[in-house]
Amino acid sequence: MARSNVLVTGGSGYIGSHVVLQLLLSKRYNVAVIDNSANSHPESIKRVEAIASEETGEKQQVRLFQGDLKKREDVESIFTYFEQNEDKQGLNGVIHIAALKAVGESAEKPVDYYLNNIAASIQLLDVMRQHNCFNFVYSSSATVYGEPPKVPIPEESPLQHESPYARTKVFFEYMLKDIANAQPDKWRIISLRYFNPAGAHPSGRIGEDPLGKPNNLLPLLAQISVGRSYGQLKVFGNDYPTYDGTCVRDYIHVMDLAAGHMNALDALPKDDIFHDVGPGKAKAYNLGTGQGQSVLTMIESMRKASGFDYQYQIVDRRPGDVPNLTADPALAQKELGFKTIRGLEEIGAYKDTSADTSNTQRIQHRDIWYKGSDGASVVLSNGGAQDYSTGNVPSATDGRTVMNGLPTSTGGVYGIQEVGGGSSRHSDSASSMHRNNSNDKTQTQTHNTYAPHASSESSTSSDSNLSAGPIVGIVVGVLAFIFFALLFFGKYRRRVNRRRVNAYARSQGMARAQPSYGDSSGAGGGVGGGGVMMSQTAFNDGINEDGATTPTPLLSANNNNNNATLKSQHSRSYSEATNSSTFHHLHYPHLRKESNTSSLMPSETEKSNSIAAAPWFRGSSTSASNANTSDDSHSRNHSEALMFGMSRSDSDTSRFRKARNSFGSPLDML
Ligand SMILES: O=c1ccn([C@@H]2O[C@H](COP(=O)(O)OP(=O)(O)O[C@H]3O[C@H](CO)[C@@H](O)[C@H](O)[C@H]3O)[C@@H](O)[C@H]2O)c(=O)[nH]1
Repeated sequence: MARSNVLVTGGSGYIGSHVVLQLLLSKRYNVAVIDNSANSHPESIKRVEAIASEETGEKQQVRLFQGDLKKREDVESIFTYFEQNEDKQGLNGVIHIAALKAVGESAEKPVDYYLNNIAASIQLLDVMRQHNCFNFVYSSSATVYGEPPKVPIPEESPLQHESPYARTKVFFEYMLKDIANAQPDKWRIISLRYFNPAGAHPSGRIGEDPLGKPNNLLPLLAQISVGRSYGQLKVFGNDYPTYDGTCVRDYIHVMDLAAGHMNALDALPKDDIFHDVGPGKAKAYNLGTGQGQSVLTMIESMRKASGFDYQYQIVDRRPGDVPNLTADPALAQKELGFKTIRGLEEIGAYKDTSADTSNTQRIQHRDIWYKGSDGASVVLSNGGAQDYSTGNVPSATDGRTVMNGLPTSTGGVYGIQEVGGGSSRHSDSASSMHRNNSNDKTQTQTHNTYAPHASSESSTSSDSNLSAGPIVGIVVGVLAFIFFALLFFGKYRRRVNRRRVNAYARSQGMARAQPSYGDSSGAGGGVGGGGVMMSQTAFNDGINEDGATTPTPLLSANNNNNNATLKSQHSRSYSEATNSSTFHHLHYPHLRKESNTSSLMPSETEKSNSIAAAPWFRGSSTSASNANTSDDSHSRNHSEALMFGMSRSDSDTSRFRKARNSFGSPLDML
């Protein structure tokens, strides 16, 4: 049977990218993604394709649609595409992950939240029914439980909503029930209530690295451990009724969470799971481990993983926090076959003992470098910049420890961009979803646009000092000597310091913690965030070392001999594709300094070029090369903006409280 066609909204985001990866790995789905890149980056899809290709031994591609769920025509075009192309069977199902997700921000921008999380989502359902697609997996959240009366929390726990964000999740779950009840023979809907997603794919090539100071605990700990300073770590309250007084959460590895989506897709066709709901087929499941961990436990866990000696301060409770959110995952285990197989160790850190021996060669071969602001030549590499002048490229035995953050749901409803994916179709596996027929009417929706703000923060250092002696005369000569000696020494110290920091950051699989790169408005600075930008350009330019065009960035029939083959044929593309954690480079505030918001987002011209080049996707080899051209411009303009699951401000919870109070409890009316 043919593969099922599945659309993943927000598929480039933190959770979305891991879900897409799982779908590809199963080799049972043709995966389309709609994302607008506001909270994510299309680069993640390329990396997902690379990982999936390597792991399956077959080329795996995603059809990545640049679009905004708030624009009906964007959504329609994907459904239409699958009806008119590929196997013409249309889309079989949707995994809806895209949403805004920050509790604090939701109180400040409730319209945005309702527009994105509710209005756009309803519109998506409307387009689905118009196109006879009735299989739906929804990204919900443990936030729907508010402060639960019972822990571990079963699904029948009362739904409560303490913020506009929580309300969007609760409301939409109710809406899904109504919709399913109205057409019980058509819709099949599963809501997945995520607990606290954490960790990343073990390669470190995809993961979460929020923009600016993370609000969530784990990305904050990860970033602190590699030298990003956000002031003292604060533990919000130690007087909760928990085992050590700090809040307890159920941290679930994002790979396990992603696998839960596969379980849900597989369960959708099964009538028996819906036997106790109805008449419509809409049901919610917890995705958590069932194990609660306190804030202090997580700090200790990350201390062990990173070796970083966290200093923290106990401060007042954070408004809105509840003592304990731990899932009862029994229902998902029983009915979906869901299980978690990764624990705290995998969440906290990943020691990449398989750091492959071709690493050094690959990087040398790639030969992408630029001048740092201090004149040093730098080559980008796995997990850090290298001083190329020394030839000091990463050792093959360098274990990469990839620190990863977490948070919850979503990729970002605000947009996506770029275009990708080929058109290979396979017919070797079963389709788990079936289409229904219907002819419902559609409606149109207007919308706003939104662009994330680049944070701006600089860091400077000055280590050199000059001292003048009290004597004149011949002392002038001595002073001159001292001057130059100190100048040299200062520069040397800066370089040594930088290498030390870089070495540490590299060992964490994180970005270089190097203030000097982005400081320069020269080659190292600018929109590209320095070397990252140049490297992106290099490996996306489709030109190989011999000057020949490289039409397809990835391939990998055999992991064992890929390197040799690819180095000669696709070296740059492959280097990029296998270069772990380069995205981490892009999150250091100084790398954004030279950028502005518009540089983070595709220009209208770029968008239209992209669409014109290959209407929404790369469907053929001809259009692929065209699309590559436009993709490059996107990559260049976005490469410094890899905002995997960028979290928004959770601050100002008092305002959120106020909003909650004034808003009342709309669900009471339901
Ligand atoms: O600097 C910090 C940050 C967090 N915490 C604590 O760490 C715990 C976890 O906080 P965080 O990582 O922010 O996650 P949650 O508050 O549990 O919220 C996440 O998980 C929820 C589902 O469980 C989702 O609804 C939210 O959107 C998502 O942000 C809480 O007790 C916080 O008070 C600190 O002590 N210090």
